[in-house]
Amino acid sequence: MMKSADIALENVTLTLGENRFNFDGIIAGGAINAVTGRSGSGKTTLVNLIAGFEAPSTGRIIIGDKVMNGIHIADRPVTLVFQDNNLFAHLDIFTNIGLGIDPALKLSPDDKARISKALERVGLKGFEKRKVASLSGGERQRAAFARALVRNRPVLLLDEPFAALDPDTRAEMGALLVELHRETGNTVVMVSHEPDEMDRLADHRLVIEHGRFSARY
Ligand SMILES: Nc1ncnc2c1ncn2[C@@H]1O[C@H](COP(=O)(O)OP(=O)(O)OP(=O)(O)O)[C@@H](O)[C@H]1O
Repeated sequence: MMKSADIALENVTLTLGENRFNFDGIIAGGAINAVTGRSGSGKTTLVNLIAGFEAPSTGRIIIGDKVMNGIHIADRPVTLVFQDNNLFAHLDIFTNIGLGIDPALKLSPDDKARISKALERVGLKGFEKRKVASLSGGERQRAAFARALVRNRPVLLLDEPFAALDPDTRAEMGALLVELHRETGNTVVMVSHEPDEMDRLADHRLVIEHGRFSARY
């Protein structure tokens, strides 16, 4: 089991257009944290700051015991699953997941075995050569989870990952998320609009209002 990594946001500020953000607080390590708040409140911006797609104007972001400011996206201890699942549509599933291990696709036999195992794990055994474009929404989300699995980073960021899925698939993916979380003890930050889903999956809730944390429980 990997070490649980708290995510500390120390007076992190950022301005995007007319919107000012100021995040100050700790996201619990080794737990599933649901991030909620009205549309436009800053949920995706928070995820982008942690991932490194946005840089704070002031303040520090610390994951575990490492300051993330100035650290490139690829070198942060995070992996992401988004609603549109950021897979390359024209590439096959195996290649997409391989890119999660090494962007240059220099894969060892052990890496290849891990990819096959991850695919089996998410119910996509035999899908190696299928192009992403030919998969259903649920299958793509499974593939995105398989990639998160092989990357095995201490922090998993999910931005409304199940939004496009039907209720059954959604429930299945939620269960898979919890299973993977229990195995690895990773820190999960999940943006969700679904109160039932948060009750079922999350250990903590983090509410954002107007670019700030307004409640944590
Ligand atoms: N690059 C940008 N330039 C200007 N404004 C931006 C930029 N990125 C985000 N915003 C604005 O910042 C606010 C917060 O956006 P964000 O995507 O974080 O909200 P959200 O809580 O994730 O919303 P939703 O639930 O609708 O996805 C929004 O008003 C958005 O339009």
